[in-house]
Amino acid sequence: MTITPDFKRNEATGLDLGWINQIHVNRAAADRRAASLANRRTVKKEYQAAWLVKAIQMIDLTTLGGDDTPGRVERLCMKALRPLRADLMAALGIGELSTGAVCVYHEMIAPAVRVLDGRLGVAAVSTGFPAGLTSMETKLREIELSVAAGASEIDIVITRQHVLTGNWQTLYDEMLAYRKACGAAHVKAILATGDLLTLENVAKASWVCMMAGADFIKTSTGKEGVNATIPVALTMVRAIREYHEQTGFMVGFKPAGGVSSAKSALQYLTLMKEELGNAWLQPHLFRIGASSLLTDIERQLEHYVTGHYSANHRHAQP
Ligand SMILES: O=C[C@H](O)COP(=O)(O)O
Repeated sequence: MTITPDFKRNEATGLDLGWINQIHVNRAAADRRAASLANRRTVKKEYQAAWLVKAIQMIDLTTLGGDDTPGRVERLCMKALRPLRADLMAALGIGELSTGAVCVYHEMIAPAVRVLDGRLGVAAVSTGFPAGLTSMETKLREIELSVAAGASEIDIVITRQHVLTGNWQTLYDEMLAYRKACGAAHVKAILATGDLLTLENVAKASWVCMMAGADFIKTSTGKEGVNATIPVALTMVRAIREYHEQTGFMVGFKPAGGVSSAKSALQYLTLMKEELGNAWLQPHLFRIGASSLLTDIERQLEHYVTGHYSANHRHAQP
């Protein structure tokens, strides 16, 4: 990932159990705030195209299927490098554009690295994704192998039982070990929030992962019953804001799973801007993990440029 020169990567700041134990989330207030975002026009029409182009730059263009092939991943990478058709780029006056990164399974790192050739980062899901229930030894080795294969970002999954049983020390130790195994590669901690039962657990897991050095906290694998939602995102970005106020470190946020419409992408952008400010509207601090979002954004931009919609099949799917 491209990092601004003065960007200081998050470091482990130590587990503060006193802080974790006093965390409380007002569910009703979070729901009200989420509804206010959903019910209003997020961006005025004239800025929408610019915001949609910005959203493209934040996408971790993802394929995580058991039927992935090198050919599909190569097409995905070509799309990540040229996410918009040339005529739309010209009409919008855009010179260069790419997504934030691509996101694949370990076995697909090599074809992705081959196509991207250093022009864009490869994120690999890891640590027994999506359930995270392989041995710790296996999980650490998986990270090392993915980094060696050329992944510059590692999306780990936390062990949900540590949250569900309130075992914060073990979650902290696990995250710390993952961060260490990643070395220079940046680590995104997938909380799998749909498995965590309460927003309080989401907030506590966010804090523990940040205290253990996570570069990003990410909502979901895309494989849980419930994936990214606005109340969960609000809870996580507020934890990021407070962590920044306390430590000075800027941790990134990645909603993932089920974010497939331009409208929902705009809601996440608005949430980031309003809760964290413009500094977070950059690919090194905000990503959207999505497999089909780009298709809808391209459709909306075509409508903006031409005044009409084309069928989905006209927009290349990776
Ligand atoms: O991390 C990314 C997700 O797995 C993508 O989920 P999606 O296929 O619902 O967009």
